[in-house]
Amino acid sequence: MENSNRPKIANVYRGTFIHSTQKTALQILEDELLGVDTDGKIAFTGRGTELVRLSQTFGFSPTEVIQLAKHEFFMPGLVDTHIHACQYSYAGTALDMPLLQWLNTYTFPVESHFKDLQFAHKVYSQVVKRTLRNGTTTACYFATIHTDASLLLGKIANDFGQRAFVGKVCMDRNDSVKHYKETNQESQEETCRWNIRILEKIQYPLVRPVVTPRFALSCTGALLGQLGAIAKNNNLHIQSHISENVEEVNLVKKMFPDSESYTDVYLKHNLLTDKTVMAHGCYLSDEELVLFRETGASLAHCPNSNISLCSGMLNVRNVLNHKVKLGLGTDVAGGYSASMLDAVRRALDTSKILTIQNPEYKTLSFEEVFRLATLGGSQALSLDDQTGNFEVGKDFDALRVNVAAPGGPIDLVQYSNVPLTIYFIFVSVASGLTGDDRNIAEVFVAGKKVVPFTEPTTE
Ligand SMILES: Nc1nc2[nH]cnc2c(=O)[nH]1
Ligand SMILES: [Zn+2]
Repeated sequence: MENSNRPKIANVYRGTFIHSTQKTALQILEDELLGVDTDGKIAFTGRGTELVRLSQTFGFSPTEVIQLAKHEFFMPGLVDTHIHACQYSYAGTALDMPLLQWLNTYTFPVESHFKDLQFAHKVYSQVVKRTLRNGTTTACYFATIHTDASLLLGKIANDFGQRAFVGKVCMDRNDSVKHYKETNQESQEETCRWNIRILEKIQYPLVRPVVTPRFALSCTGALLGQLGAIAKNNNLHIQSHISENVEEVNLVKKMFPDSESYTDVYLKHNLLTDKTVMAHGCYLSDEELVLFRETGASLAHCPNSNISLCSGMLNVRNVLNHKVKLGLGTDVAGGYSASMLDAVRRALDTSKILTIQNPEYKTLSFEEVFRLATLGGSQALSLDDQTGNFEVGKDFDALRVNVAAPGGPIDLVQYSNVPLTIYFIFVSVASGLTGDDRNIAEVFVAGKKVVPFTEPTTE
């Protein structure tokens, strides 16, 4: 390779790497080398035994290689495809009502406070820091209807180094909380102002705007159409909610009598594209899943929220069989946990409950859910050319996991008759179920170490 074309290597890591590919739900690479260039991209991967050759080809010194300990491994960063940053302020409380009553009683009153930029700054700093510590390297956020507070969320995600989609919420229908809605014109104008301001911020390279109609019940058909046009004209991502709860689905039918289904409401308004991610989808019919597949739109499976609000259970196997792109989401605060490891566990639990109800239902494996939380999420957000696994050319978004973190939640038990490597792999994989943020020693986004935090941080 010519020196002039050679990427400049910033860091080389050696040890165990675990990730998913299109073909393999969980690939475990032992004694692997991975080089990250100065742009934060994966420049090469190879076997540990190829160290000398790779060091000559890529121009680094073998003595600079960072060696993982035997109880450590790298995995791709977790992708949260659906989280309400503003609702972090009451996460873990107020889960005693079904969706529509919950929105009116708790959610809209809380969200209306985000007009106050000081309050917004506090909550948004907390949620970005917490999710980063939990290993979320990419988050797809709902903010509130307030443009300036939503911009602040973009700035905070950028400052802490998290890859983020940020949506200023649009809603021109809401009779429950005074002042917590916009006129149709305000919603359109503010969405445009929001998109332009975020896109102008070239100093926010990791943050992108996402057009965010809250859900069909919060928007007039006119607003849905206008937002569809804004997304189309500017080639933007779109996020919303769909078919989460039976009462909601019935109301949508009543409110949009000309549409054949909930999915058709969004389709008719140009809101179903290959850059759309819709949360939930518990009650989608097979015909609707076909529309998702045909348009390239994706689903965010949010199992904690679906259970906590008694909304429903997504039949993930059916979604996968329809080849619809699928990621996992925490859906804070409908979901009480801001950890994607919790989303992994709840996705498995939901799948097992479906099997209990119907033994013919093929339970999801841990490996499949691991893929949904990483590569699947990046596909759902149409970011899989940039992140999601350890393929050369992608950004190095990664978690350095220490299975034996001192004071952590995992007690390592050594069985003498099991070879160490097999045992290690078992514990590594199992740590997805028993581990927590204490096991996440370091977090990298685009090659940069973002956890532990480097700057002194204010709460
Ligand atoms: N879970 C959830 N569903 C919604 N549908 C519309 N808004 C919301 C929300 O904030 N959370
Ligand atoms: Zn939601």
